[in-house]
Amino acid sequence: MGATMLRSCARLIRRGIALPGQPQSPRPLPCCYTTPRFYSPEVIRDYAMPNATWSKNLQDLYNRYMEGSQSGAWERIPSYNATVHHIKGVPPSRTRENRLFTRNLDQDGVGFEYSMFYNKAERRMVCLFQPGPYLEGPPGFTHGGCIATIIDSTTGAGAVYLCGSVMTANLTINYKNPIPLGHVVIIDSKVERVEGRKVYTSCQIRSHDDAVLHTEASALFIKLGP
Ligand SMILES: CCCCCCCCCCCC(=O)SCCNC(=O)CCNC(=O)[C@H](O)C(C)(C)COP(=O)(O)OP(=O)(O)OC[C@H]1O[C@@H](n2cnc3c(N)ncnc32)[C@H](O)[C@@H]1OP(=O)(O)O
Repeated sequence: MGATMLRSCARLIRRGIALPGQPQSPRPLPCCYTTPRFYSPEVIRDYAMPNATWSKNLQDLYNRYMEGSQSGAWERIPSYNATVHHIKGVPPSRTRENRLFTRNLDQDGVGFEYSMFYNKAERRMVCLFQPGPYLEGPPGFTHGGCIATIIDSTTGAGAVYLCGSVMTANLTINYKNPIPLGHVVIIDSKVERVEGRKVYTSCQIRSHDDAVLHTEASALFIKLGP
């Protein structure tokens, strides 16, 4: 067993996760359940910023969209680990134990690593996504449920930015080519039309170099009352 593998196993054991053939050890409560200061405003972190686990491809794409944001075409969307932090006026204490599904791991790079950019004129929300090793489905590839999650989050954020609060009513996905873990893909979503309370969106996932079409999807969101 290599040193890297040993370190990974030790980390899993420390986190209370059983290895194959080992009994599950009791896992301590995460600090978010016990440490109120985690939620105080001064430690709320924007997870959509680059970190050491970002590959060069992800960093390059991020830089390109940041350049686009200087011209005003694109707006970088901050991302926090609790939905409540996105909503002004809701006291965090009401939902202290809740975490956004896509930001629920304490370790960078192992789960959903992503950053979103919004283009208001084109009604587009783009997500630069690097799936980590804990998102495995088929060996070495991203789980289809994780792909559905990041599509829902991207198209949903686009609908929210255009229309305010929405809920997903329907999500239809065609998986065309698997997404290797660690590979950077671009989730490009668009609000196609709005009919009354219904917000129709479309979405494609392509490889970072545009060479591979991984996924196509459409989603219907329903606008909620105030
Ligand atoms: C910034 C980042 C922050 C962070 C933001 C991150 C974004 C995250 C996005 C994640 C979003 C989620 O995961 S949401 C979680 C998953 N979704 C859910 O749990 C939703 C469960 N379903 C519901 O709560 C409800 O069914 C609703 C809200 C969707 C709709 O109920 P309602 O409000 O009573 O509306 P209702 O009258 O039934 O329907 C309104 C109209 O929509 C049509 N309609 C309703 N459902 C459907 C449907 N599945 N397919 C076709 N059409 C439908 C109806 O025919 C009607 O048309 P007409 O008669 O008017 O023509």
